[in-house]
Amino acid sequence: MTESPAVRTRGLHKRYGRRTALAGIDLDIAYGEVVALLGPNGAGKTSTVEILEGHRSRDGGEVTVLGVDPARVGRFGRAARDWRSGIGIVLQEATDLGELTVGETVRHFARYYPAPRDPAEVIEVVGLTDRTRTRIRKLSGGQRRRLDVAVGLVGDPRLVFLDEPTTGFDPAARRAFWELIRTLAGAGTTILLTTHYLDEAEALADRVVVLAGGRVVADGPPTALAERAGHQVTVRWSGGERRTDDPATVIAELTRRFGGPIPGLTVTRPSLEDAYLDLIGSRP
Ligand SMILES: Nc1ncnc2c1ncn2[C@@H]1O[C@H](COP(=O)(O)OP(=O)(O)OP(=O)(O)O)[C@@H](O)[C@H]1O
Repeated sequence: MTESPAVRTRGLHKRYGRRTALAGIDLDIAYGEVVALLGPNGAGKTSTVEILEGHRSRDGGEVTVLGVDPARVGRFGRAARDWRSGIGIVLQEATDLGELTVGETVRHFARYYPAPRDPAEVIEVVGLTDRTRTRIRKLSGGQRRRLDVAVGLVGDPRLVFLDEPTTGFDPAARRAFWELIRTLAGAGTTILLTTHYLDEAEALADRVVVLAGGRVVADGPPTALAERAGHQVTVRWSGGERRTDDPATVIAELTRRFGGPIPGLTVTRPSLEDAYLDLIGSRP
């Protein structure tokens, strides 16, 4: 028998008063997949993720997460505890027990889980071993986010939700964080991340799901989505640019025009960002 997916929704609906926030979301996430949920402000990302986490009710449709309907699992009792222990939630700036140290914090959260990972090992995975005895209020923003991830991982979840994990990071911290996510993915953890950064989705995700206006407007590997922007490449040089299906001819023409090397020449394929802007632009 094949295992059901880690996440499955069919026709997921959510309304706030008269406003429809989710107008029928179908989403599958297989075990081991890393999926990025993208979309402009108000597209429905947070609503979707919070329904999957069991933190928000829905108005229609089917949902299973780790084989269980989050709306039926309840808050207390063994079934709820078992289900929750399979899920790691990494919220923005969630972990703020300022006077505790990194080690104390991770050990504190470990006690909530039936079969936690070794806190010291989790601290090592997120690269905070040399900060184990540091108080949280003395950590940098990037180190705090790593601690948030450690808290999300200490229960040894099969599925991790990451909400805009690198917002506010400097470029080096982002790269380091991406490496951490790749390590988790490499170990088989299923990950759903929301992000506003296209390069982040491209760097980390096996699949990108784009929401706009409460619907899925695209779902596929980043490269496949980028190709939807068309096959034209952009040839740029100092003083101009042209989109073309035939860059060789354009470059030959420019070489003749400049009588030699073309200043500032670049040739770029359509990016995920081009496709994304196309998708959300055409469906405001
Ligand atoms: N608690 C709420 N009460 C009323 N309306 C809400 C509530 N939460 C969300 N909405 C509305 O539902 C729609 C979807 O919001 P949601 O927060 O899910 O979008 P999002 O994609 O996460 O946006 P962002 O990128 O800004 O975080 C928006 O129109 C929003 O205004």
